[in-house]
Amino acid sequence: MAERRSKQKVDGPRLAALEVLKAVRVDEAYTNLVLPGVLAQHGLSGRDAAFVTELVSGTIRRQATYDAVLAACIDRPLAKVEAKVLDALRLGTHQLLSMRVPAHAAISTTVDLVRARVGAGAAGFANAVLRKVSARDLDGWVAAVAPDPATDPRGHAVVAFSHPAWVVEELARAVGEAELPALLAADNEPPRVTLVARPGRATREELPGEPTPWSPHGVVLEGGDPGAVPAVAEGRAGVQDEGSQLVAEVAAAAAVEGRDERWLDLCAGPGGKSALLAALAAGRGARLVAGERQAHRARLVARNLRGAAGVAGVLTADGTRPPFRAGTFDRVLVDAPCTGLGALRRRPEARWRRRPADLTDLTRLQRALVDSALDLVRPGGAVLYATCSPVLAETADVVRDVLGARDDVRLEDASCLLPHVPDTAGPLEGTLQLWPHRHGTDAMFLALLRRT
Ligand SMILES: C[S@@+](CC[C@H](N)C(=O)[O-])C[C@H]1O[C@@H](n2cnc3c(N)ncnc32)[C@H](O)[C@@H]1O
Repeated sequence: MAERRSKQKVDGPRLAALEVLKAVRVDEAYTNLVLPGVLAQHGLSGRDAAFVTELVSGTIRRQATYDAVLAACIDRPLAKVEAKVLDALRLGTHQLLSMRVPAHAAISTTVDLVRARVGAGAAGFANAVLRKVSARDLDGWVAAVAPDPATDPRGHAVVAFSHPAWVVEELARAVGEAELPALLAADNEPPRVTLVARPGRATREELPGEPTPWSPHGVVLEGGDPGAVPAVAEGRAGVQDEGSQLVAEVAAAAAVEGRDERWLDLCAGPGGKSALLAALAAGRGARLVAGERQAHRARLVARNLRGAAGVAGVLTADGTRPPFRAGTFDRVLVDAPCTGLGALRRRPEARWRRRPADLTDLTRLQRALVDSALDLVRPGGAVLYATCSPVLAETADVVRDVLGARDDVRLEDASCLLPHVPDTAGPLEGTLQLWPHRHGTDAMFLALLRRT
């Protein structure tokens, strides 16, 4: 009876958030994939769904900060705290320090959650810990628990901005010390939802929201469910970061000498850029082939391209061993698999999952894919190499290595293709780098290569 009463007191959105955290921790689930199912299971939509999304995403993004705070409030190592209880404490801490939830509500709902899920003793412990957390605001806690920025700037950044040390180091090398805090802070902001109107199929005027500042095809959604927008439901528009829209735009805008009919997206899954590229191709009498190594992702590409003109085919293929003759295409996009460290805003758990060792395999694959694209494009054609990572090993180093290994390729100036976007200079002359803190986009890198 007592058990049933305590369960009745549990707040639905917070219980859903706790379940998502568990799935991310135990099953290595991706937040964005597991959320919709959990929300549906709990019958949550609208404001409740938005609350759970922010609660979960913010808690995961800021985990290093919150763990430092919790460590200061608990007199045993966090590793000795039961995982379920620690998840609940992190959720409570996020509400107390970063959401506009009144302290009494943040504490009492978390305590109820722990009582229902673990027991009365753990609930008392959670109550005591969260009362201590509520004694300071976020800035006050960072000042109290983060290393001194004057003597240990990296250690400070790890705690203050909640990024692993190696990620802070890589981002510092890419963006420079002066802008590093702004970039790390931007990674912790929930991204705005942007929509793309696929040219010839939708106009951005028919989409709800303000026009995006840089992409001619986008709007920033004011709120609500993007899937409820008719053009999105019909596949004439889609959800797409503005930086990704610009990648497709540049891939289509690069000059090619002579014929311009055969376009290839070598790493197309799940098909966001393919859908925009196909629409742009159709408007110019060209047709796009979309390739993707993983069959299930190739199916997503096919779904994204359903009803689109300008599509020559979707195929499951390893881009390093493509089923095409050399020189088949006039322009090729290589939107390569990468660490994704430029898209941390929208992938809350990514910063904790990636390892420095991932760079070895990824950069080898990136080189092989660019090399393959350069074989597939005819002389005079263009290859656009793009990553959603600004890490130099994946950007400048890959381009430099490819240029050093071949004598039939030239790096071209891509800045003239985005003349209206300020401060886009990339790490090699002529390359472009977009940034969340400067442009409000994912940190996309672009290098335009010409086959000679
Ligand atoms: C950054 S994602 C592409 C995103 C996509 N362009 C979009 O905008 O929706 C990279 C894709 O490359 C795929 N991939 C990985 N290795 C590949 C290979 N050897 N050949 C082709 N695709 C590959 C991955 O499965 C992943 O879907």
